Amino acid sequence: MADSTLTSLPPHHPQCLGCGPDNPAGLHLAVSRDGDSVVTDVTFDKRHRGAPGLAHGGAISAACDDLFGFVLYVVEEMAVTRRLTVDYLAPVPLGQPHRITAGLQRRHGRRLHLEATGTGHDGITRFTAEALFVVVDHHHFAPHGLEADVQAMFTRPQRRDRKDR
Ligand SMILES: CCCCCCCCCCCCCC(=O)SCCNC(=O)CCNC(=O)[C@H](O)C(C)(C)COP(=O)(O)OP(=O)(O)OC[C@H]1O[C@@H](n2cnc3c(N)ncnc32)[C@H](O)[C@@H]1OP(=O)(O)O
Repeated sequence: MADSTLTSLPPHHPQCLGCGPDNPAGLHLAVSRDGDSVVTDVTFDKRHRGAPGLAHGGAISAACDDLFGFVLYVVEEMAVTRRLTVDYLAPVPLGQPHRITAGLQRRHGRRLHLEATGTGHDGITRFTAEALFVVVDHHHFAPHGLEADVQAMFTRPQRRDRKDR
């Protein structure tokens, strides 16, 4: 991603399915902040195949869900997906970069309503997504993960240059 106005954001954690650099089965999303929006350029490959030559809908959904998880750096609160809806507007070919942009559409109490759009470098929007995230605190994660990993998610900087990782 070459855009000079973008600020790189750190992955949720190294093994995250969407953005973790150490997850061999992951999408390895590199995400940046652009004002109140977050963006990633994803290129689905043969590991994400659905129909021949095309990305699996679940992989597309995972990319959107994880990118929504980066809007939390903008909101500066922890939240989890309660509902996720994807509109698959056109087949997504493997090997072609698509830029997904996501942001907060509105907030009511603990409910965050989020929206995303996925557009190929050819200018064709091939999918959009909407999600309801619900704000939670660290007690949501504490019974399931290592205490240190959970704490790290809550204490890491909201912004960080990729070169600092
Ligand atoms: C700080 C920055 C950190 C960045 C790092 C991020 C790391 C994260 C990684 C991200 C990775 C990617 C992301 C992932 O993969 S997240 C992983 C996948 N998601 C989950 O595992 C979540 C599982 N679900 C739950 O744990 C609970 O259901 C939650 C916690 C979500 C809510 O259970 P809880 O018992 O607490 O709350 P509630 O049921 O009383 O409801 C709460 C509010 O929501 C309203 N409501 C409920 N349903 C609906 C509905 N259908 N339409 C409209 N509204 C609805 C409801 O009226 C209420 O509103 P209000 O009365 O309060 O106004």
